[in-house]
Amino acid sequence: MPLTVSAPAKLNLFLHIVGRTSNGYHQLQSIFQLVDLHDELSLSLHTQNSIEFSCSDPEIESPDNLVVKAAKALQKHCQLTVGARIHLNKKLPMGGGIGGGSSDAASALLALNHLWQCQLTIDELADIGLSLGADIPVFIRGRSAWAEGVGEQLTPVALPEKWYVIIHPKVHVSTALLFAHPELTRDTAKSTIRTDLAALGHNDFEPLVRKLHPDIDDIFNACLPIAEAKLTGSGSCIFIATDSESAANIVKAKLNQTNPELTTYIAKGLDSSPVHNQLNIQT
Ligand SMILES: C[C@@](CO)(OP(=O)(O)O)[C@H](O)COP(=O)(O)OP(=O)(O)OC[C@H]1O[C@@H](n2ccc(N)nc2=O)[C@H](O)[C@@H]1O
Ligand SMILES: Nc1ncnc2c1ncn2[C@@H]1O[C@H](COP(=O)(O)OP(=O)(O)O)[C@@H](O)[C@H]1O
Repeated sequence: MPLTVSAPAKLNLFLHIVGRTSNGYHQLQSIFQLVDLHDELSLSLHTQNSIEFSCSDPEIESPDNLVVKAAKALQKHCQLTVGARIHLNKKLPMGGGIGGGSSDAASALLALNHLWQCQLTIDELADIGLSLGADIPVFIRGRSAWAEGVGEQLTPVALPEKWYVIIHPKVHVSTALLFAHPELTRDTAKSTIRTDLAALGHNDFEPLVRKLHPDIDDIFNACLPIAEAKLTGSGSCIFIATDSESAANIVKAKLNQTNPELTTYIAKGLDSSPVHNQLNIQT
């Protein structure tokens, strides 16, 4: 029987860019909110040391997939002679700033650490994850968290229970291009840890994303009379926070009434990642 684990999505409830590191990466402050939308990974042992990867979405069934990169990184780190067969059931929208690829990679690292009996600590897995992408450590640690640095300095925070309406504009936004853009605001004042920034903070990518992508700007404008909308990560997904599932359903219905073409999801905020429960990891 293969081992099956989830890979949850995240929202950046706010995202302030507060500076740059010497290697050009950006220093952020953000709150990562895990949510109950997820991909699914099935993994089993392979007696040869190859990583056999398949995916429900043929577009990302490639050796470049972050899942394959994560598996190979762990295999190399632990100098293993065994491999794995991994299937990814892709359900999360891609390139939307909800961290699906990063979460898939994190769940692969956590599950393979278990399957291959590597016995690496969460800190060691988070370091391997960070070498593959700035968004991976939060999914390794598996807690909604206040984030600093490039997103790897994480402090778990308790957040009020929320349901989110997530809108996925079918627009591809390049994270690397936005981070490199001359008009990006990079000097937002640093704050001490404050969970009220979940509501009061802003996303420094938002003005630029709206300027560069008029279709996304149109969606923000369509949300205006309904509720406050925010961008997650570098986009393109937009979300609206509500206090109950029924309130989320009402917002979703209103949005779809004004624009039936919109792809919308409802997601509940999570304190901790389902993959940690599935693998019985205590943090
Ligand atoms: C913006 C955020 C917020 O959570 O999320 P997404 O919108 O991607 O989900 C992340 O910081 C994205 O993290 P991630 O998607 O893992 O980015 P990476 O693969 O590490 O980096 C992609 C590119 O973005 C730039 N980059 C990334 C992170 C960072 N703190 N500063 C940067 O300047 C670098 O040029 C890098 O080459
Ligand atoms: N397992 C994966 N799932 C999704 N995308 C992946 C994966 N591995 C690599 N990618 C590539 O990374 C890009 C962005 O991935 P994703 O994590 O969905 O976006 P974001 O970082 O904006 O949340 C995709 O367009 C795809 O080319």
